Order: sequence, then C-alpha cells, then structure tokens
Amino acid sequence: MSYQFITSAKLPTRHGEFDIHIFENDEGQEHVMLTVGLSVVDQTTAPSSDDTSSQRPIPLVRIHSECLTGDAFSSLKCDCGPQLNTAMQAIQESGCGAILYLRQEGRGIGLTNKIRAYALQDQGHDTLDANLMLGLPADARIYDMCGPMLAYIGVNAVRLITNNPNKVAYLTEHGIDVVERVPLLVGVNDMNAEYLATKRDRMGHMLDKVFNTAIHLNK
Ligand SMILES: Nc1nc2c(ncn2[C@@H]2O[C@H](COP(=O)(O)OP(=O)(O)OP(=O)(O)O)[C@@H](O)[C@H]2O)c(=O)[nH]1
Ligand SMILES: [Zn+2]
Repeated sequence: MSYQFITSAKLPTRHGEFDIHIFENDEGQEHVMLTVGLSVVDQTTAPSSDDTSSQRPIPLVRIHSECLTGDAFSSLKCDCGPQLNTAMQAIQESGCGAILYLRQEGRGIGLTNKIRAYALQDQGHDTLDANLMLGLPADARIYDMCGPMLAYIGVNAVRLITNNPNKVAYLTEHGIDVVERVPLLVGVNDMNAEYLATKRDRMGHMLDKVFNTAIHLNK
C-alpha cells in the first residue's frame, strides 16, 4: 500500500496549536498527523548534514488508533480519550512532536464489529475473546503508514508514547529508532480496569501490575 500527502493546515486546540496533515492510501482511506515544532521535509532532495533534524530534540510521538467511542464520546470502556488528550498536551509542552491518528477503529476491525464485540463484552466476555468469537483477529492493525508519515516531517528517531510492544517492534524493525518508550497510564476507572488487565495479561501490553500510577509521562 502506498500513502500520499494530501493537504495541511493550522489547527488550534485547547492544548495549543498544531499543524494538521492529511494522508491518503491507494484506497482513499485517510490518516491524520498533528505536529508541533516539526517542519515538512522536501521529499525530492536527500537529507543534508545541516538538516534541521540534527538541531532539534528527539520528537515525542504518539501513534493512536481511532476510537470514536473513547475519543469523541468520552466512553469509560477504554482509556483512549484520556490517552489522546494527555499525549496532545505532553507534545505541546515538549515543543516538538507528533500524533499519528490512524483510522483503524476497533483495533482494525471497524466500528460496527467493535460494537458487536462490545455486545459480547456486555455478556461477560473480555476484549480479546469477543473479537475471536466474531471470527476476527485480536488485533488487525497495520502500521505501514507510519514510515511515510514520519518521513514527511523528517523524523527517523522518536520518543514513543505507548504501552503497546507491537508499536515499538514495528518502528524498530522498519528503521525508525525508538530511543525511549514513554509509558502512558491515564483514564483508568472501574469500567475499564478489567479491559486494561486483559491487555496486560493476554495481549502483552506493558502496564503496571497494579494501576496505581496516575501518569508516567516524561515531558
Ligand atoms: N475490537 C476492540 N477494539 C477496541 C476495544 N476497546 C478499544 N478498542 C480499540 O483499540 C484501539 C486502541 O488503540 P491505541 O490508542 O493505539 O492503543 P493501544 O494499541 O492499546 O496501545 P497504547 O499505545 O499503549 O495506547 C482503538 O482502535 C480502539 O477503537 C475493544 O474492546 N474491542
Ligand atoms: Zn477506546
């Protein structure tokens, strides 16, 4: 799959001003990148030694998969909304970073299937089994858009905000240096503690044994 840059604009938010960039794949699927303190690299020329990337800090980057229910509707079933807001705030405070907002809702199974999975969760199944019972993978996401999106802003080394080992592994295996993993544990509540425990115990996410730490975010 190839990815093309389409357009950019300024986006003022309650966390501060970002640049918003839209990318599209061959099938017309859109992905979004928010940036602060990073400039677009001329894709037609090779990077030079006086490239600005050598003078700036390693950017703080969050790869965030779409979660309509959490990001827009303040759902308490997951931690996505608080994670997105905390990451946006931290990136603004750091002065240099990006959010890659990937349109792969429901860990890549789509919104309708995620809600089908929620219906199974209403009957007592956990987040992983619910996907499997629908005949779908536990996690159907791909990350091959991240390389082209980061290349567009000249980023080949990141401080990655995540608890998900797959994201670290993907970037590392594809030539992007993850110089630091920045853990992010926010938005834990009675409704999502079990969901987070399943991600920790059955899906290998790097979450504390006990969810007792409000935020582990380095600025
Ligand atoms: N299928 C399914 N998807 C879910 C469920 N809860 C949340 N999601 C999706 O899970 C994804 C969460 O993605 P990310 O924000 O990238 O987080 P992550 O993979 O948990 O990794 P972190 O970087 O540690 O946050 C979003 O696409 C949500 O829509 C669920 O119960 N079932
Ligand atoms: Zn969510």
